[in-house]
Amino acid sequence: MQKIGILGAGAWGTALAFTAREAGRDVQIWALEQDVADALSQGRGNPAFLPGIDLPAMPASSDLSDLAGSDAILSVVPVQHARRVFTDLSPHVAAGTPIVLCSKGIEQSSLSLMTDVLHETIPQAVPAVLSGPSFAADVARGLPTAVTLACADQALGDTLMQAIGRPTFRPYWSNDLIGAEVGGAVKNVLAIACGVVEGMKLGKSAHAAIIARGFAEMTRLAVALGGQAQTLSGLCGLGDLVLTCSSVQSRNMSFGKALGEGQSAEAILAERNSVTEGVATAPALIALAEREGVSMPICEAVDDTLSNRMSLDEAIRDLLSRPFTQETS
Ligand SMILES: NC(=O)c1ccc[n+]([C@@H]2O[C@H](COP(=O)([O-])OP(=O)(O)OC[C@H]3O[C@@H](n4cnc5c(N)ncnc54)[C@H](O)[C@@H]3O)[C@@H](O)[C@H]2O)c1
Ligand SMILES: O=P(O)(O)OC[C@H](O)CO
Repeated sequence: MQKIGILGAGAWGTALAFTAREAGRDVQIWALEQDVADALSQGRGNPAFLPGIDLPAMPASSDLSDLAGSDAILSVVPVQHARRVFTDLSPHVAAGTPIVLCSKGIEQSSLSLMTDVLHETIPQAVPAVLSGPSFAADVARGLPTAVTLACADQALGDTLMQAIGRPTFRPYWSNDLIGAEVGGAVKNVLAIACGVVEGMKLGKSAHAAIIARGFAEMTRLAVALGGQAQTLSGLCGLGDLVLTCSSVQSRNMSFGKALGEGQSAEAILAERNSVTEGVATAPALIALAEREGVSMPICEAVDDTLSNRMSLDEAIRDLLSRPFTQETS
């Protein structure tokens, strides 16, 4: 497995391209924006989405057909745009090509996870999921990182791990794609809640409570959808929840913090060219949880406030008024 296609050249696609290149692979990047492709291929890094990080020149274009012949493709397109890009990419994907889904979220229009979107648009691909605690800037600087790499077939998992892993980028194989996807999608919504706690100065105890009770919400949903609870205890669940809820380096956490400090969602998003996946995923997550009969009160509080059904104060009051119950329920 030598030629790795990278679908999407935001911060994460760029960092993954860099680490795959450092692992000895030939990378080919697809960028939506021609100026991003030009900068990457001319060795000027990615000033639009990953500013301040020097990178070697990497082949990049805005032509999806340049990904034809890839031995595997890492998909790093924001979730709400993935269906359209996959549809356009499909004619260039050979049967049996692994597509590793590296985006984190749930599609609003269908309540689908990315594996379902992939199956509907590029059915000839073999799905895999890469998820876990990993800030793009850390990976692009070569700092140590570990992630979950989920796919059904362990031999393919081994091949993918050998292809993109290196001492400072350490994939761990799992056969649980659903668990890996749910962990990545839900942690973004919970990070918004943790940001609100920080912005409103509700204290570190409340912060820890959100992480632990949020972890219970994430696990319940994953199990309801057919995932394994054990997967959520790993890098793609608890690991990513801890990272994303710990640092305003996270777009989701910093978004929540700004909300808690009194800014409007619209104003915060208007200042960003980067994606804050938890905002679009929150309503899809709650609709999915309702469909599955899964209780997710913290995520629901985030959705209620983002949808302007409740103020932050009302959502917090509701959470604190819930009946006392046993911890494992
Ligand atoms: N940045 C990270 O640290 C990180 C780490 C792990 C996972 N992720 C996940 O990777 C995914 C991509 O995030 P990112 O941080 O690389 O993006 P980013 O915020 O750096 O950049 C935004 C991306 O959105 C793309 N985009 C905007 N409009 C589009 C459209 N209409 N069609 C297709 N693409 C469009 C841009 O081309 C750009 O690549 C997200 O799901 C995110 O959760 C990010
Ligand atoms: O900046 P965020 O909130 O999108 O988080 C980035 C990664 O998902 C952290 O693992």
